[in-house]
Amino acid sequence: MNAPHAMGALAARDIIVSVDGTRLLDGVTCAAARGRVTGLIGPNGAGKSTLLRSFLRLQAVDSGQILFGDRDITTVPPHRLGRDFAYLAQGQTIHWPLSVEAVAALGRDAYHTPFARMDDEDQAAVAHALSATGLEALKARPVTSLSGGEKARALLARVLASEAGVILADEPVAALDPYHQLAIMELLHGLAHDGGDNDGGDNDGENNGGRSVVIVLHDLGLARRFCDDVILLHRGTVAASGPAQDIITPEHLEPVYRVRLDFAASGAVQPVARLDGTPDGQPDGAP
Ligand SMILES: Nc1ncnc2c1ncn2[C@@H]1O[C@H](COP(=O)(O)OP(=O)(O)OP(=O)(O)O)[C@@H](O)[C@H]1O
Repeated sequence: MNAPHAMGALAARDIIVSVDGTRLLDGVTCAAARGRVTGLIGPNGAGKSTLLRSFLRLQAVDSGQILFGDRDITTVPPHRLGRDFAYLAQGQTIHWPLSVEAVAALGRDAYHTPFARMDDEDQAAVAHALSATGLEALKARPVTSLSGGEKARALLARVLASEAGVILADEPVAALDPYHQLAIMELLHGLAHDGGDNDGGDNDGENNGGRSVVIVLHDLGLARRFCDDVILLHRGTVAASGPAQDIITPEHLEPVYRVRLDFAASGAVQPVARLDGTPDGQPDGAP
């Protein structure tokens, strides 16, 4: 396992997570720095969502430590976590016919007592989130009437409206068309690099002005293009971590994903053949 190249705003130290006797994370040490986009990559079942949920204290950790700045995350009061962390869960959905604007406004909940009216700052944050996700024209529509990609952007608007210093997004572009994939990745990249200090700054990590953005991605081309750092998970362990250009290479990725990859000059990374002896696109055992 590589040592984390930079301990930053958010870090895991040797964490072990087991559920019902199955070890999901087995001694994971990694970090996500402020002002950088950290891509969390790895095959299905590698433990990416489990790690994200561990960062958020949504997943119980058997041993090891999650650090937020220099504090053990278990010592950070829940109301601080609510403000400082924004989480976009994988495949999240909303079953109530709330308007798109109301969904974005949920991102402001951590700033208020229940049922309090939104103030000017809240309204501005919601308006900005709707504009950044291209949803202004749809803001009055019930989310239940939106397409899958529009719904995914509405959920992302909630995350943006929160103005949290740490954004953890689990496959935020999985349902999006190519235009919106690029738009959202550019937006998340911008939040990391120019995102400002919105978290009060009393207990966070390196204060270099941006947010910590951690994104679970299956598109290795997007990871190559938009991530500053990458954590490659494999079977609950860190197979490699470091600057994206050092990790998104055939040497690191092909054995873990079990595919031959084509690295195009455009930045695209495409699987071209499986490495288990079966030609790409043919069923197992085909001649
Ligand atoms: N409650 C549970 N009991 C047993 N195994 C579990 C439980 N929850 C998750 N797992 C297993 O833990 C492993 C890691 O799951 P996780 O969702 O973190 O993977 P992932 O890397 O996010 O995968 P994907 O890319 O498919 O979303 C998987 O094999 C999953 O089946």
